[in-house]
Amino acid sequence: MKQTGQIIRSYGRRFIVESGERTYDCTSRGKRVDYVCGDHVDITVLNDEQAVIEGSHDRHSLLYRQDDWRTKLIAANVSRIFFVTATVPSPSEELLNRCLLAAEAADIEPVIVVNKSDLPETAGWLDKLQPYQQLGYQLVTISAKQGAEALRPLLQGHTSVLVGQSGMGKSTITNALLPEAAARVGEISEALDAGRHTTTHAALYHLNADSHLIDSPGLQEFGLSHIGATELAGLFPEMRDYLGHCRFHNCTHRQEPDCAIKQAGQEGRIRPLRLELLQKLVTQAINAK
Ligand SMILES: Nc1nc2c(ncn2[C@@H]2O[C@H](COP(=O)(O)OP(=O)(O)OP(=O)(O)O)[C@@H](O)[C@H]2O)c(=O)[nH]1
Ligand SMILES: [Zn+2]
Repeated sequence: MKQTGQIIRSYGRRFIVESGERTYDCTSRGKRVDYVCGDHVDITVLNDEQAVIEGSHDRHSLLYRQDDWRTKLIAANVSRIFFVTATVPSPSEELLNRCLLAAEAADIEPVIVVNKSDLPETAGWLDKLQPYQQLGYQLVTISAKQGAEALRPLLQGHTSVLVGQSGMGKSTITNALLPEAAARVGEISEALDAGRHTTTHAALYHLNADSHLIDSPGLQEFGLSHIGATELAGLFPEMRDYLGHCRFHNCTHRQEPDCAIKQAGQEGRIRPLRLELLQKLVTQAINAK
């Protein structure tokens, strides 16, 4: 029997697909495994518990990371990315920047979540993040241990994904937001993880009829090899006004004379940290060719 459904868990080559009131344990037809949580798929139902994924529907969006060796899909069909950060464990500002760039490239609105606001070190981290608010990115401060209600209005009407380093509190946020019925699903998947506390697979939960949340495994790196050298500068909101104003139309914003972006950097209109990241990524993208 053929049906459509949505992937709500992905465990490497195994997927849980929700179709109507039921969920099915699925493998994919052939060798194809490039499916991800959030994908809408066609399935052939084998019995009450099992089905085979035949193919996926066009995605509205796809968030993924890519290094020189492989592509890692994070979530499909999301309209918001919540980058979860906290002062413990030690946060990486570069990872935040890379995630913001990936969000811009995928045309998905990012929101920065500063979790663990109960920890005294949070004030210093918030100071460091202020420039990102000035760039126009939304920032919300919460203590998920006490609750995550401040996120609810931002989640309403969206399919959202939580990304961030391991231990920043993504799962704690998910549990704080879930209605009781959905939280029980979380317990089942925890049992599948054989008691491990860290999230090993992405999981989609329904907050209400119009709002859905994907919790994803913690990441330490965010490869951006999928973004071409010429596309990079346009992903930095503060650089967009200068595009097309360099002396050379194919300026890489590194060594060239009369570079409008470097000029803006010298005049303090672009932060050194962001300009250096652009230059590093452009160099990597050119060398990878
Ligand atoms: N102090 C404090 N600790 C928190 C808060 N939120 C979460 N934690 C703790 O941070 C640790 C990691 O939380 P998780 O929710 O498992 O983090 P995660 O981001 O899902 O981690 P991974 O699954 O490894 O990606 C746990 O010990 C939580 O209890 C908070 O608001 N304040
Ligand atoms: Zn330039």
